[in-house]
Amino acid sequence: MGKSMTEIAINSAEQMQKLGQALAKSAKPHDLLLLKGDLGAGKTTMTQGFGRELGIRRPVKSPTFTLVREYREGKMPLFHMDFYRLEGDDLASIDLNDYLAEDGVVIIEWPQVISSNLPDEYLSLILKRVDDSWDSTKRVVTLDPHGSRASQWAEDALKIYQESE
Ligand SMILES: Nc1ncnc2c1ncn2[C@@H]1O[C@H](COP(=O)(O)OP(=O)(O)OP(=O)(O)O)[C@@H](O)[C@H]1O
Repeated sequence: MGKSMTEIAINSAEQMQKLGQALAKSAKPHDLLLLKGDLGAGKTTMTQGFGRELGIRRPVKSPTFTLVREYREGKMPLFHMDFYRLEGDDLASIDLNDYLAEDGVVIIEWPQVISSNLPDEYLSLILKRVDDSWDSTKRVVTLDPHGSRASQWAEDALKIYQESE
């Protein structure tokens, strides 16, 4: 684990949403959040908390079949992407930089396919189940910031999350 990485224990879906809320509270325009983790780890659940905090009333759904869902009705735009089914051709059709240039936040689930095309600043989150039983609600989230803005974002979000507990 790198020096700037932080691990946080999450015990329920509600706590995962709270972490999403804390990340939204401390987010700034042009921030990029990458969510890594197996199926059912809680990536969409976290994004739902994030969207709710921005004031987005529509339920945030997984954009697996659309690649990008845009929510422009909140405090700032949210661009929610899911690259799970991404093929090479689709990748060319999405210009991440266009989205990052907008005054909003970009959240990407399954970002591994674009790992060689990432900007300098982004916050990566790794969500893991920590119990073998299929119905366990325990997760560990590792915050792995890249760049000084992302480090500040992670620090602010953790503080807000801890105060909310
Ligand atoms: N601690 C937890 N954090 C997040 N989700 C949890 C937790 N405990 C239970 N769950 C449940 O696990 C499921 C997680 O599904 P979710 O769609 O958020 O995962 P995902 O990582 O986005 O998966 P996928 O890659 O398939 O979209 C939800 O039904 C949620 O209620």
